[in-house]
Amino acid sequence: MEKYYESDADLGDLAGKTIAVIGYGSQGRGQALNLKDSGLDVIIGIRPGKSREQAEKDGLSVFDVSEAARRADVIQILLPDENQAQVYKNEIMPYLSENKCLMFSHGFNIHYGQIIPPKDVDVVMVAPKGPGHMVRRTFEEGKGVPALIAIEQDYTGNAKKIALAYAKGIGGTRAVVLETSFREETETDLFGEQAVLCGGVTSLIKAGFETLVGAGYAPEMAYLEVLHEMKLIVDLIYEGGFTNMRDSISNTAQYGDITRGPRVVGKESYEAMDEILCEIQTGEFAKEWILENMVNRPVFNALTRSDEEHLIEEVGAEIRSMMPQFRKD
Ligand SMILES: NC(=O)C1=CN([C@@H]2O[C@H](COP(=O)(O)OP(=O)(O)OC[C@H]3O[C@@H](n4cnc5c(N)ncnc54)[C@H](O)[C@@H]3O)[C@@H](O)[C@H]2O)C=CC1
Ligand SMILES: CC(=O)[C@](C)(O)C(=O)O
Ligand SMILES: [Mg+2]
Ligand SMILES: [Mg+2]
Repeated sequence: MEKYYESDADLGDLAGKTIAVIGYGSQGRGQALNLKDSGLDVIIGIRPGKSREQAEKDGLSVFDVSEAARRADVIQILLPDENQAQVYKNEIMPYLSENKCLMFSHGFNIHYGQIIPPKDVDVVMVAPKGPGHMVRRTFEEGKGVPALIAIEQDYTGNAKKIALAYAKGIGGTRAVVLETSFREETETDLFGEQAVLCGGVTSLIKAGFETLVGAGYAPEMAYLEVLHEMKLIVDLIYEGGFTNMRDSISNTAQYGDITRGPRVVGKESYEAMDEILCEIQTGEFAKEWILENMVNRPVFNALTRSDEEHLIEEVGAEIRSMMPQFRKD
């Protein structure tokens, strides 16, 4: 697999080009501020609202989406996936003239055919493999979040250079940049966030918490055990894999880890993962998410509200308020 680092990318490939970051949320703010700090010409395309106010407060040049798209040579769409197709159609496509570059940080709308760009532009992806807030925080620490690049269309012959220069501008080449395809990024990202990183982890934590509390243990004990300490364990895995973590925990914990872990995440979980991946690959998940947004997200709202009201959130807020490191005074 091709790997790229700082020396493989040239910010000069974006010299004289205006980059419009459309959207100023988790990824938009992180990427735009990093690009600005990298000396690149970045503007923001955003509707009125809190994000726009934040972008103005951050000292960036802010425009309505259509004006930003008109001015830009590179248009990075960092809107919510579910909003991209409509904003693209009404406010970006009319200004997507020949030789411009359309960019994404997730392949959903291209891969599932919600956005079909004209043939005379470049279509690329630069996708940080991490939350937008961490894209900014690591950049400010002099480090970077790994990123993926993908080239869907290379009309100008410079698409990869532009993608690599952009990846460098947001700090990705400080870590590593790997090349993939829109399909592979889309399917692996959706699977990862659903089955492991977000869905899997929150469900595992909730199950552990409910088991302990249901058996009569104090919710505070359960919270510290299955949620608060999770970061400390995962940090060790992040730094050096399972081995590094196991070198740090007790032998008792390690024996429990390797013998009981597979009983918790066993055959049923593997079957569920296969089913979830299949729903992603067949487009079933994409269709469900698109339809959910067309009827104002009843399932999304109900399940989000239910978790917000979960005891673990109440207990967690109380415990975090007891710890100086979380106090914002
Ligand atoms: N959140 C993350 O850490 C990651 C996100 N991505 C991808 O990055 C893209 C952006 O995601 P996030 O940054 O999470 O989005 P977000 O929800 O944090 O921010 C979206 C931004 O778009 C603005 N916006 C929403 N609707 C708009 C409209 N109709 N017109 C103009 N502005 C509008 C919002 O005000 C906000 O500033 C998505 O494709 C996502 O899949 C990729 C990797 C990680
Ligand atoms: C942060 C990230 O990589 C996710 C989970 O894929 C996302 O926010 O879409
Ligand atoms: Mg992701
Ligand atoms: Mg994602």
